[in-house]
Amino acid sequence: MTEERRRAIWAIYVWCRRTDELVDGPNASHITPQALDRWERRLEDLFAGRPYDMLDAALSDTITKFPIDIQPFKDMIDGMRTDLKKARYKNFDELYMYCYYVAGTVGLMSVPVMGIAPESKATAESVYGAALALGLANQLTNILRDVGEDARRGRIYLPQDELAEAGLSDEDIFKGVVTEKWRKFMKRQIKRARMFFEEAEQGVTELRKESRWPVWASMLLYRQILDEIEANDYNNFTKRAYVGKAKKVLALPVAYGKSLLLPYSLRNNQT
Ligand SMILES: CC(C)=CCC/C(C)=C/CC/C(C)=C/CC/C(C)=C/[C@@H]1[C@@H](COP(=O)(O)OP(=O)(O)O)[C@]1(C)CC/C=C(\C)CC/C=C(\C)CCC=C(C)C
Ligand SMILES: Nc1ncnc2c1ncn2[C@@H]1O[C@H](COP(=O)(O)OP(=O)(O)OP(=O)(O)O)[C@@H](O)[C@H]1O
Ligand SMILES: [Mn+2]
Repeated sequence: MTEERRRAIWAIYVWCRRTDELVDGPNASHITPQALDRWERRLEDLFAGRPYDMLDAALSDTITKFPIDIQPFKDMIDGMRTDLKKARYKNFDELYMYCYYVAGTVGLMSVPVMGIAPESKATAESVYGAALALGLANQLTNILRDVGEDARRGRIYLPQDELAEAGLSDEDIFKGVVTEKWRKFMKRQIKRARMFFEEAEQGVTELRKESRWPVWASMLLYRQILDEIEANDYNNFTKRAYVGKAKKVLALPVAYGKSLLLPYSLRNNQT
């Protein structure tokens, strides 16, 4: 990425990380909805050019350089409000909405900075749709990676109806034993997460050339967490699936190669 875009993504990342740490970090246990309301007012101030501290100021500077809307940031805070009070998800529709708020929003924040390639023939909404899909794919992967960790905090981010269909209950999750039922359930969840990664792929080719490599790299790295869960024989209760350094390094040239692909909308097999 260009220096200016890199700094912009860092500013967005820092704001997202601080937002996530509010409900996920060391002092998460005594975060109240009022604290999130205060955080939202700080967001409105920094968007109005009145940043609270240096890190907020970085985002204030970023929004003067790129056409970034405040809505995805407000939506992420809403996602954190949900996270404070909701510990079960009835079905995939409910889980989808949660993933939109905490992670799909990151995609929407990032596209104005990445920029859409001038030569792209894709519609803006199709590129934003792909960014949304990447955020969803990342969050679904994150959920599958952290089943044990989240259960120990009393949270289950898996669709209750699909667990019941697979003959599984919350108790099975708290017990944390890998059974055939669990493997079958996890295969279905991993398949769906991969579907969202595939949906995002076309959109990455429509971004500005200099923005594609980091997005491909990020996608390939995160997506490999799913392979690691399979390699761990679906034991995401006591083993944290992660991509080892060697595989991460190997993903970089592969991502670079993908960043040279012609934008999907310019391929002659397009109807
Ligand atoms: C190049 C690139 C990927 C730029 C985006 C970087 C960025 C702004 C990331 C912010 C991520 C973040 C901290 C979000 C806060 C909420 C949260 C924690 C989301 C979860 C991320 C991973 O967190 P972690 O693994 O640390 O989880 P724990 O806190 O440890 O539980 C998420 C899983 C989602 C992150 C979502 C993305 C990175 C989406 C990126 C999408 C794009 C850059 C869109 C690209 C455009 C197209 C057209 C595909
Ligand atoms: N491509 C990515 N996009 C967004 N977040 C990512 C990506 N890759 C890793 N992360 C997040 O960054 C954090 C560090 O990732 P990493 O895989 O290095 O963690 P780890 O489990 O400690 O593995 P390692 O031992 O390789 O450091 C994790 O919370 C992970 O979810
Ligand atoms: Mn987190």
